[in-house]
Amino acid sequence: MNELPLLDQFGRRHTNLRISVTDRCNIRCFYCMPAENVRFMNRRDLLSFEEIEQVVRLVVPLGVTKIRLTGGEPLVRRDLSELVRRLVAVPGVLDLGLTTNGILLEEQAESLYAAGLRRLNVSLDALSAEAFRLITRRDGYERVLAGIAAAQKVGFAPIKINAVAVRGLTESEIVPFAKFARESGCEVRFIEYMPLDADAAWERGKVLFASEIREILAQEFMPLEPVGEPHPEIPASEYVFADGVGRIGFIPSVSEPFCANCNRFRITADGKLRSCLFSLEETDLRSLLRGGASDTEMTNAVRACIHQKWAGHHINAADFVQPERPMYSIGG
Ligand SMILES: Nc1nc2c(ncn2[C@@H]2O[C@H](COP(=O)(O)OP(=O)(O)OP(=O)(O)O)[C@@H](O)[C@H]2O)c(=O)[nH]1
Ligand SMILES: C[S@@+](CC[C@H](N)C(=O)[O-])C[C@H]1O[C@@H](n2cnc3c(N)ncnc32)[C@H](O)[C@@H]1O
Ligand code: SF4
Ligand code: SF4
Repeated sequence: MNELPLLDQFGRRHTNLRISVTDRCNIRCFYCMPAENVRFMNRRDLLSFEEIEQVVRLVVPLGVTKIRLTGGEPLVRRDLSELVRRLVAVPGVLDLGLTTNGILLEEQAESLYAAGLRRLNVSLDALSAEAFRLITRRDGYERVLAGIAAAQKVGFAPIKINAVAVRGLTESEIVPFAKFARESGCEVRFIEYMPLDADAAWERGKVLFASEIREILAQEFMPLEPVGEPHPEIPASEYVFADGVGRIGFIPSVSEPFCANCNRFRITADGKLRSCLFSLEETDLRSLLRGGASDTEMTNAVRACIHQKWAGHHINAADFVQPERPMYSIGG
């Protein structure tokens, strides 16, 4: 790092950039996308791979070391491996990860690995084809399982499974996921449902809290023990079953927000910088990139965006306003 770090007004240092590569997706999870009539971004509005690399080369000297590719579904973006190849080659990028729904993973695991990707998070909320269809409004459960198996075979490590937990819907998945974690060697992370759905149907009553899941596991399966020291900047708290087999994580975004230690910011597929998942304002980096702004001008815009970041989300407050962009359009 050869410049001042990216600090916000509360002194939080921003080292983790999440890049959305598309808003398109091949499934329709109810907590993220509308069921139909989705209006996707115009292709010419998407940042090109060259532009994404330019953004990464701009922020690495400001202390960014960790990058995650997301979407929409990142694997529907053509030649994603090419982007991976470009980004792992940027000096200073110490950690590149990808979050995917896994539908296209079986076909792409090998080329992604060959391009230099190692860390993979696969989203899967249920362990039966019927429940998968209910949540995603599409078929594809077997393809996700095949994708996870292919990724393991190729050598990806770690592979984490992201399961959004929804009250009244996914309680019955908790114990099967515990068994899956033990048998597959993948860490399963239960994520609290956040108000980022396109239908604005989120209610607090639909959030299945991390503490409740821990309790269900302890009573119906086996108690959990914390793993290692907590890392405040990592949202997931990690546990292992009492017999030492099977890792489980919890991402309690609603009940125990981790905003005080947030080190993340995002760029949408159409090049808008967002200091928080729940931001109501964005910085139009694409216009600067395409308008021929100097590096200094762009760096100043990034710094200004981060500086004004708020202390944390307001999900639990009366003044909460859901952002206009749903999760698929922000980049999860
Ligand atoms: N509140 C909040 N939740 C987030 C944020 N980033 C990710 N999440 C939630 O955490 C879940 C897991 O995120 P992933 O994309 O798998 O990545 P990660 O856990 O940040 O990645 P690693 O720590 O590198 O494994 C997402 O599905 C979101 O629900 C964030 O900035 N704020
Ligand atoms: C938006 S998706 C993008 C990447 C990819 N399509 C996938 O599903 O992994 C990233 C993550 O956000 C999570 N997510 C989406 N909507 C959410 C919500 N309303 N609350 C909590 N997590 C959500 C998904 O479960 C997924 O793990
Ligand atoms: S969570 Fe991921 S897979 Fe599901 S609809 Fe959103 S972008 Fe697609
Ligand atoms: S909600 Fe905003 S401030 Fe809180 S952890 Fe997520 S991105 Fe950071």
